[in-house]
Amino acid sequence: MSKISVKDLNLFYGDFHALKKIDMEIEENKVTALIGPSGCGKSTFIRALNRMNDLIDGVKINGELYLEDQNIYAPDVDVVSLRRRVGMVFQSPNPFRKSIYENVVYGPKRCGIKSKSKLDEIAEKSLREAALWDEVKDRLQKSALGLSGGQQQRLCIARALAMEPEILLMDEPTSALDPIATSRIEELIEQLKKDYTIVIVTHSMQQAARISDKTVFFLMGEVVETGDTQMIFTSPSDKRTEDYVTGRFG
Ligand SMILES: Nc1ncnc2c1ncn2[C@@H]1O[C@H](COP(=O)(O)OP(=O)(O)OP(=O)(O)O)[C@@H](O)[C@H]1O
Repeated sequence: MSKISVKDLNLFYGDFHALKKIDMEIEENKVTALIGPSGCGKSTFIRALNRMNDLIDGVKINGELYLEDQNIYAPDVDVVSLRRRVGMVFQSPNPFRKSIYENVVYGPKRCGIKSKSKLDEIAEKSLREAALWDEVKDRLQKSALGLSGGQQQRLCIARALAMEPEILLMDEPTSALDPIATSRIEELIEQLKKDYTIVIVTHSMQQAARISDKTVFFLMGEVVETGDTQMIFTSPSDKRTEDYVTGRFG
C-alpha cells in the first residue's frame, strides 16, 4: 500500500530546476532507498517530504505530494503537525547540548506533555526502539555529547521516534559512522520498518542493496528508475541505472 504518492512534483531553487516532474509511490512499512550521483536531488527530494525546503529562500514547488489522502502542499496544511508525522534524521548526529533524557523528551515536552511518568515512559520506549536503552539506562542524566558517534545517531533516531512519527526520513544517516556503528544502524532500520515507513538517502550502493526493499535512482533532478531493490541491482531496465549501479559513473 502506498503511504506517500508524489505526482508531477517540480522544485526550483530560484531559476534552477532541481526536481523535475517526479512521480513516485512510497510503500508503507518498507525501506525505500534513494540513490544517485552527487547533486542529483536526493536530499532536495527527501526534504520535500516534510516540507523542510520551505525554510529555504527562493524555493518554488509545484505538483502534488500526498501523505495518505492529504496533499501536504495544500494551503491549509499545518506544517508542525506534518513534521510530527514525518520525522527526520540527518547525516551527522546532531544531539542537543543536553542530557540523554532531555534529548529524547524534548519534542514531547514542547508539545505540552508535562507528566514526569509519561515522559519517563516515552524516553524508555523510544530508547528501546532505537536499540540504545541498555547502553544508556544508567546514565540518562549525563550529557548526550559524551556518547560515541554511533550512539549519538541512535539517540537522534530515538528523539525522532519520541514524536511517534509514521514516516522516518534518513539523509545519509551512517556517512559519519564507522563500519560497526553503521551495521548497528542498518540492523535497527530493518527492525523499525515493521512500525514505520522509512526513506533513506545513501551514497553506498552496498547499503541500499542490504537494507532497502525499493530503490529509486535519481539523475540530474529526474527519477530514472524505481523498482524492487534486487531488480534495480541485478537487472535494471534503464542503461543509465545499470551504468551507475555497476560503478561506471558517479
Ligand atoms: N539551498 C540551495 N540553493 C540553491 N541550490 C541548491 C540548494 N540546495 C541544493 N541545491 C542544488 O540542487 C541540486 C541538488 O542538490 P541535492 O543536495 O538535493 O543533491 P544530492 O543528490 O542530495 O547531492 P549529495 O549526494 O551530494 O548530497 C544541486 O545542484 C545543488 O547544488
